[in-house]
Amino acid sequence: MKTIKFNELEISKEIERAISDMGFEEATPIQTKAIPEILSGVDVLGQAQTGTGKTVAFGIPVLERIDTNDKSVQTLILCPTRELAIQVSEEIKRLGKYIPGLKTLPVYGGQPIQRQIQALNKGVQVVIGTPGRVMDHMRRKTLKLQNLKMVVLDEADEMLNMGFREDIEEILDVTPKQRQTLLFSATIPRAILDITKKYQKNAKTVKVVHRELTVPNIEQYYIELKKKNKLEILTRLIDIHNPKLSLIFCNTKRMVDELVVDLQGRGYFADALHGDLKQTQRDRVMNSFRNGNVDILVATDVAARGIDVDDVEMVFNYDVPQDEEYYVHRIGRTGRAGRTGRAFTFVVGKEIYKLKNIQKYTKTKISREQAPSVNEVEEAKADKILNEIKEVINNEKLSKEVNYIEKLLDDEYTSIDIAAALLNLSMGRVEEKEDTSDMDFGNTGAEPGMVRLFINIGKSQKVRVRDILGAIAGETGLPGEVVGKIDIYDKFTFVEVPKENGQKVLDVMKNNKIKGKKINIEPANSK
Ligand SMILES: Nc1ncnc2c1ncn2[C@@H]1O[C@H](COP(=O)(O)OP(=O)(O)OP(=O)(O)O)[C@@H](O)[C@H]1O
Ligand SMILES: [Mg+2]
Repeated sequence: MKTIKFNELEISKEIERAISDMGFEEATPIQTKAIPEILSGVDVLGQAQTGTGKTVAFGIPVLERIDTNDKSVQTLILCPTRELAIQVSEEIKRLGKYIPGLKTLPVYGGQPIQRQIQALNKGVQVVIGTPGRVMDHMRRKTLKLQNLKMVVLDEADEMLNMGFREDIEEILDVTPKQRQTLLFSATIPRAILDITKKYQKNAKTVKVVHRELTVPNIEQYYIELKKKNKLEILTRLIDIHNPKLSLIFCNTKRMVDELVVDLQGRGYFADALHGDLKQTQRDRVMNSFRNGNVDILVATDVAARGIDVDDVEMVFNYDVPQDEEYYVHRIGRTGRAGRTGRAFTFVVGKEIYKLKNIQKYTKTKISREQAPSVNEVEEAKADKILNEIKEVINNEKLSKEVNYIEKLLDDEYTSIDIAAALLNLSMGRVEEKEDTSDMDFGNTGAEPGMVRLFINIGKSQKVRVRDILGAIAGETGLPGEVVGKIDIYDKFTFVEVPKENGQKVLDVMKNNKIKGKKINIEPANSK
């Protein structure tokens, strides 16, 4: 489809300037089609693939219609999850940053309501919220919607799936009849058409049509495996592909928690996102993931919709999603805004039938892949080092090193022998470096001044907490209370010790035998 430049659209100078700050030049197809329609005032049902800029497609016209002299709420944007409400609110803020007097506010559960009420009282024109919290404000009369000009339902189908139908209808019922109503999603199931009929006026469907529901720049694979091998295969894939960020979806909160513990136990930098966590914890995890402090996010479907994090290079379906639509949204967390991505789905036994249904629904090919072997992991590691070697050869002065090597050559070794031995050493050293690094352990979530040392204990081993702490105290000579605390999360995962004692404790714990059981200790950021 032919796209256009933003300056060919009828948009204000302030927004144009913000868009150029955001680095966008061409409008995406959904933006090219939807923006003029929405600006003309009609109701729109918008569908386009994941990561193709639907937020800006409704964000620009929303802002164009705000009268900043009027301090009442003029647009309400509803999103299914808290994280998405925050993200959409940020994007709207970026778009509106040069509009004087514009006030926007995200409202969602888990955040102190009083703070939101204060902000609302000061006058806000665009509210971005989850249905539950918006209802709450409506009942308290802290959110008044009688001057509303526009309502946007982002991920409308998901809000229906989540049982928000009644809330949404109640909200729409109190808004002025002449409002403009917009619905957006990458998937539009039949149930949406009811809402459309009831709450939109002659809705114009704006679709960017493709045969496939998923974007072509995501390579899609599935691997058939036994359930008990999932963790091992997952870590091999991560080691081989070495993604900047990856997102792993499980079907239950429990599985998410278990997998995070297992990954952390193996020294990966993983954290969990699901609905049972406190909001402060959810915010902390999302922020760590966005800034790369946590590079593996393990989540339930709360993270499947709309979430936009730049460097997500891989998505794993640790469990096959229950629903075909979820597959589309889950894998759509990668390959956004034209980037490339990879998606792997783990398939156990009869789940292969579910996968066939997903393929039929998405009209894409999901290629079968063999589970990678240990050899492949090693090869990937060697490749990485060989590439680094090439870089060094091309970019560094090596005359000193050449002198040393020549000495060995005189001793009748060939240069191939020497290179192979060096590779062997450096592959070994990679492991060593990964195991100890320096004292910067990364510290997901450790208290200030503390470091976390992860403990790998086989499931069948029965090691008691106080045995571990006692043994550490005995071996290091540190008083018991100074050693720190051990955290149990399903099973033992880590001890948290004061930073200054970290190295000492680590040295003792490595290969230490506690009550005859060998316990493996790994620092948190090894990978
Ligand atoms: N015109 C553009 N040019 C380049 N990047 C863009 C453009 N418009 C939006 N983006 C960026 O593309 C990314 C994806 O946009 P967005 O989150 O709106 O996708 P979406 O279509 O809503 O996807 P999903 O269905 O997953 O919610 C964002 O990082 C956004 O900033
Ligand atoms: Mg979106």
